[in-house]
Amino acid sequence: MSPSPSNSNTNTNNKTNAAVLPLLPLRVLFPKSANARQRAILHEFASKNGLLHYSIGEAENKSRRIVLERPDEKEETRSGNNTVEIDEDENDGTSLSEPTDEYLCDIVRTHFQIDLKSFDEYDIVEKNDDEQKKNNKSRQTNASTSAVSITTISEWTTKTLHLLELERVEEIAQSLDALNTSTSKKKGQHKNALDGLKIVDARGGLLGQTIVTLEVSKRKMTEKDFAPPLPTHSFTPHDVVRLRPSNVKFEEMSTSNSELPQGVIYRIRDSSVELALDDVPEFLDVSPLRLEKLSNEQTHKKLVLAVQGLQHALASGYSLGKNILEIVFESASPRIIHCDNANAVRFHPFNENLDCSQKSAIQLCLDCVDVGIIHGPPGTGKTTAVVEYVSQEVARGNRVLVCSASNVAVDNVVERLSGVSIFRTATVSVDNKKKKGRRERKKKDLSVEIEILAVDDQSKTIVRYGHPARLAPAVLDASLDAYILRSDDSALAKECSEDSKKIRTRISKLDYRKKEDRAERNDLRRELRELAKEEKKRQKLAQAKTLEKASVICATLAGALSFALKNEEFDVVVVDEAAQALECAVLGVVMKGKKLVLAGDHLQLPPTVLSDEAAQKGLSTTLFERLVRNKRFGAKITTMLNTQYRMHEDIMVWSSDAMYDSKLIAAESVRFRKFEQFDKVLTLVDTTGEDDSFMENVGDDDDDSKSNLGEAEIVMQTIEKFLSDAYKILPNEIGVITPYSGQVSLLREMRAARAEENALFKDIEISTVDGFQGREKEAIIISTVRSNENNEVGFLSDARRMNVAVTRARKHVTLICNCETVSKDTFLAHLVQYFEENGELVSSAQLRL
Ligand SMILES: Nc1ncnc2c1ncn2[C@@H]1O[C@H](COP(=O)(O)OP(=O)(O)OP(=O)(O)O)[C@@H](O)[C@H]1O
Repeated sequence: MSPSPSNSNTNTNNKTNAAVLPLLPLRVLFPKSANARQRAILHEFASKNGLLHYSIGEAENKSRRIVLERPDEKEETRSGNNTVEIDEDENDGTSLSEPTDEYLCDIVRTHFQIDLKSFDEYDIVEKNDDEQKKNNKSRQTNASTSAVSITTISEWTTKTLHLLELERVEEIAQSLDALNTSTSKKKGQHKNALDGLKIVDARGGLLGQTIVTLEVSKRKMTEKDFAPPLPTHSFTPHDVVRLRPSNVKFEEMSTSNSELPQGVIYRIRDSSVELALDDVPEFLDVSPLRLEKLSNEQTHKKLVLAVQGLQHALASGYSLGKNILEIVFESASPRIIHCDNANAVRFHPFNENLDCSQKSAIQLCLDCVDVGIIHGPPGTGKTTAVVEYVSQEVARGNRVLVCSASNVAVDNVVERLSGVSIFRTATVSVDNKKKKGRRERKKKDLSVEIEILAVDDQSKTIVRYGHPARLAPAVLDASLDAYILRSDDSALAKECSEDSKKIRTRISKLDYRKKEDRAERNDLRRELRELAKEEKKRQKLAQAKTLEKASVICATLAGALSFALKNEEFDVVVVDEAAQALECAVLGVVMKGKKLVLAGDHLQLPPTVLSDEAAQKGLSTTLFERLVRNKRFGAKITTMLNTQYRMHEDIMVWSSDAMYDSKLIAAESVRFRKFEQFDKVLTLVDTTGEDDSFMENVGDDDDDSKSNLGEAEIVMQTIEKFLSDAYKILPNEIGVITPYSGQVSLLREMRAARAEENALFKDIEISTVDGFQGREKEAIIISTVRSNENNEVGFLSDARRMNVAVTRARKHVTLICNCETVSKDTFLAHLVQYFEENGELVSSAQLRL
């Protein structure tokens, strides 16, 4: 983005000149000579006051400057009108000198009419040049800049409740949008609704749930054997949905809405969707059916309650997690066990393959009394470290809550924990002499030299809490429902339920006109009430006993905030993938434990926030990032894992240099991991100079619906090449990633068409970057989509997004882009340059030959 020309309102150096500027919208370009500290403070000030803030220009040639913007209240657009450009020579006539803090305060006061009294209110240390350069390299979004902002808990609570409300309104708006779409409009399709479906299968077996499979109903009998692909949609597994007949409008069904089957998406394939429902729907044979996404009010309510609970907890005398909150809001410092040989590893690992950085990270987390952090760049074995850490805590007799934002991540931990010996068989203590006094010592003395494994004789249990449809089949056995079903109390509850059924049948046969029948009915009803009470009691008991016995409870963050876990207390709360979790959700579970351990990577994608305004104002800023970047103690409580086990060194080096201060190393086992068929691990396909109309990205500016037909064709050609006899790459080894959902839809349609000729195409996975986070493939093809005359790159320039896309690959990356367009962004220019220097350069024209 280039600075807009200044208008007449540029004379800001005169303090008396308080001309009232047009109120909305307003865009102020601050002096280029403002230093890093001043820019950071302005970012933070803007974030706190609801102003848009970003930087423009190049850091290298010192033309970088910060821009603060008051958007149009109605439109929320960056209209760029009323631009005020503060020229350098207005800074007391000394063009090259840094502006004074007072001068910048004046600019803020004059133009935004908000009183920024002094820059000293902000505890931000000026970065030196080197650090600044690195920062520019590993550039973050505005949210990252606001991550340094520390407020009081009451300010934070007020702000967060407001942001959660914005998010709720946006979620409802999107879901209503789907519900109100007329069934005939645009072939009945909408992102949040799928129409024209029919039930092709209904089966039981998921802990009492019914799994219903829906496909697009075929119109012509002549159509091929397989079902047509589902139209474009935004459904993902675990969404809460409602099913209803298509040809009845929503408004007309209002009387029976509550009876429409609601359930959870169990699985989604290209041409089918599976739902988990409590019961078999009545309209099993009706077609067409419509599936609608519902907003998840429950989660919102839980988050609001959690946020409100925090303030209360801090105000009260004692509450679990208070020590952690005080650190988060900076009224206390984190405590770490002091040990003479602090760097030595003082635990006996269950996993003998841990590398040095993993062991150090685990040791530090064991030593941290309040908060510990494991920073795990892609493929560095973050979850491996989490699993070992949890096992170590359990071995010390501690009870652990393990959470993550997503079900997949929780299941991953459960599966891996189940393989650790302590959870399978009884384990013997390492040092019996010291075992007895361990608890006593721990209370009094934080400088214990050697940690001791104090292991009970009983085997430890892991309980996975969550809706069965949201759990991976491999962990169903560990689910709370499965434990309950296996328990004696549950068997008794079932007997009660069966007896009740018999009694109801008997009641229905009684003739209430007969006196003796009436008397019997009254007796039977009394019995029914007793049975219902007993059934409930048994169910509750079964649940309580299961939870009580559990050494580790695993749940999503939303699950952990559920009523069922309300009274559960833990020694440690561990949050995996914490850099993708909403800060308020993490702080909610903090109140359940004495200690918090976070694992994640703030240099990969942040949590998804639907409301742009809420995201802009800080809802997508994570606690993980806030703590890692804390200048006072962030480094003390954080260990970064530095050895990656996923990708060839050539893929890793770009990410390491761009994002991780060149600190990553490739494990020997993966360092030279490549396809022998390729000369190079990296390929750059440059579309610059191709037919503009074919290669231009199309789609709205303000969303992710962009697509690029030309690039999509190149993706198909590349897949064809990989699958050919010359390369013989398996389809499930190939992943296609693109930042835009519009391009995903286009690519999926093209894949379906190609699959008719070559069935291998069916198994090629195509997804957005967000959809691929946490996953990996042998070969990754990236379609960047952006190609336009204005050289606009949009949200492609978020360093974290490209970091995730590239680091999904183990052996090969093909990057398809218009080098001219994307190179206008400094960060992407480095990426292109890296591929040029270290990979094979192919022009799209060459590829067609
Ligand atoms: N010390 C180790 N020695 C050998 N292999 C390891 C080691 N640690 C992790 N791995 C392997 O590296 C891979 C990635 O591990 P893990 O899933 O724990 O990483 P992660 O950091 O959580 O991954 P992601 O980047 O997807 O979040 C796994 O295949 C794991 O077995």
